[in-house]
Amino acid sequence: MTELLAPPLGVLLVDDEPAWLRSVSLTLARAGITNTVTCQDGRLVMDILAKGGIGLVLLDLTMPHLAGEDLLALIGERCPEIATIVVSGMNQVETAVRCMKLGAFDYFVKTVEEDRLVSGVVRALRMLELERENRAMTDRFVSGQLRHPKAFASLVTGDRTMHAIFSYIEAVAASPKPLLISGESGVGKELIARAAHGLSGCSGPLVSINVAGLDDTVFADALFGHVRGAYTGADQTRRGMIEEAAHGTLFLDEIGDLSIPSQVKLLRLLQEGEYFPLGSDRPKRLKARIIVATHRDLAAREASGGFRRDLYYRLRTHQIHVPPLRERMDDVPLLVEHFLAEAARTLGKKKPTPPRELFQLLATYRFPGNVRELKAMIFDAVSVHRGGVLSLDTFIRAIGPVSGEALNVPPPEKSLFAGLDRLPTFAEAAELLVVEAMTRSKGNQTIAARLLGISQPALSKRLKLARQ
Ligand SMILES: Nc1ncnc2c1ncn2[C@@H]1O[C@H](COP(=O)(O)OP(=O)(O)OP(=O)(O)O)[C@@H](O)[C@H]1O
Repeated sequence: MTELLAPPLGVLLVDDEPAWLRSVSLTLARAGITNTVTCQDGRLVMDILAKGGIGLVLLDLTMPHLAGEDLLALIGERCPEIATIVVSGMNQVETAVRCMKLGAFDYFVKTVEEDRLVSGVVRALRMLELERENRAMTDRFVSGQLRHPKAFASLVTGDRTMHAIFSYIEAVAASPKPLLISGESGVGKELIARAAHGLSGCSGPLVSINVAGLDDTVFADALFGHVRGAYTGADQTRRGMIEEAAHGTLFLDEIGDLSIPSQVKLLRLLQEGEYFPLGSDRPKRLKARIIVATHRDLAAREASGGFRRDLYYRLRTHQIHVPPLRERMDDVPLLVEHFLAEAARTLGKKKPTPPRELFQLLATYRFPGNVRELKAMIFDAVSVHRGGVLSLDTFIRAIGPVSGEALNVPPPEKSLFAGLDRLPTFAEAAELLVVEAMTRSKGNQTIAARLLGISQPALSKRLKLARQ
């Protein structure tokens, strides 16, 4: 399958022989490369290139007015981002070497087979596509600015890693290749897939399917559709999701849970760009961009044989990993404000004021369910809220009994007692723990008590005793 660039770069064919121009245009068009422009006069080439849109020039060497080699040098000097393939009537090694030294991307003699010329053109276009993508990404990273911040409006974050992800998505949004989004459950992978779809410039819809637990037949039926009579009970023709997503995006969620037989089908679809609806022998073309997401470590699944290597490498052409919420805790206050407003709007209530202790409490939590868990906590708290300052109780209940695992406190690098000359007594250790918990909770007894795994009255009693 010839994968075209989106939007495709133009190819300029330069030769004084109209018959050659016609024949090469047709050959390229048959291979799906239709964005060609022809020129019979070498003197006009630089003006055409100055107008933009051309990525590749196919240049004849022997032309009147301006020699091909001079033109090749001129293109290299003034338009270094444009690739030139020389197509010459002369089969001379010295000429080929001279042209390559002048910067030609490739050199063909005119008698070359059509297939080889087409592969040369496709190779050059792919290289240009990669360069263009790389340049766009570098520009975006260097400037640190998003060109389309509105596309990410539903994602609330002030985190640098998240902003780098947004830049990357902008850079690869128009690519026809798959995008793999990984990250724990609830980090916002689906929102990111929607943003990527919004930026792709595709006119079609985003069609989502969760493929976890689908047996192979159901997967094939859902994606490829079927014709009437394909199997018992198939009394209507059904369009598959690939067709529904035509000119848009097909989003396959939980791809790490796809069965091996379904992985084979997906791989074939990506390799061939075609599929057969169940019961049909007429192939249909894949016209949708594929985005996949998983909360699993796909590299580890591939290494353990649970995921096909060839499919994994195809899917991860573009890839991003969304960090868990506990690695971007500065986002918590922003998200709390956002969800408080959203919950109040949805529930028809006045937006409650969060107590100061709420942020201290949340800062001690690891959020195994990530943003989804925080959102649910806030919606629950706002639902039971009766006015004034929001109560901490629903949050304390949601977080549940704390264990060392759930607390968002960095583990000690070495032994706790490494710096001490002697081991403290129980009473001394208890006192040290109380002081440490009060420091970490910034003096809040409710949170300190949770950190210590005791009740707040028990802590209060210890503090009183310590003061005596
Ligand atoms: N940065 C964010 N800003 C606002 N809302 C967010 C953000 N991240 C996630 N959410 C919300 O959290 C919930 C979970 O997000 P989403 O479904 O995109 O996560 P996911 O990573 O795809 O989860 P899963 O792996 O379980 O499918 C959604 O309600 C989403 O709107």
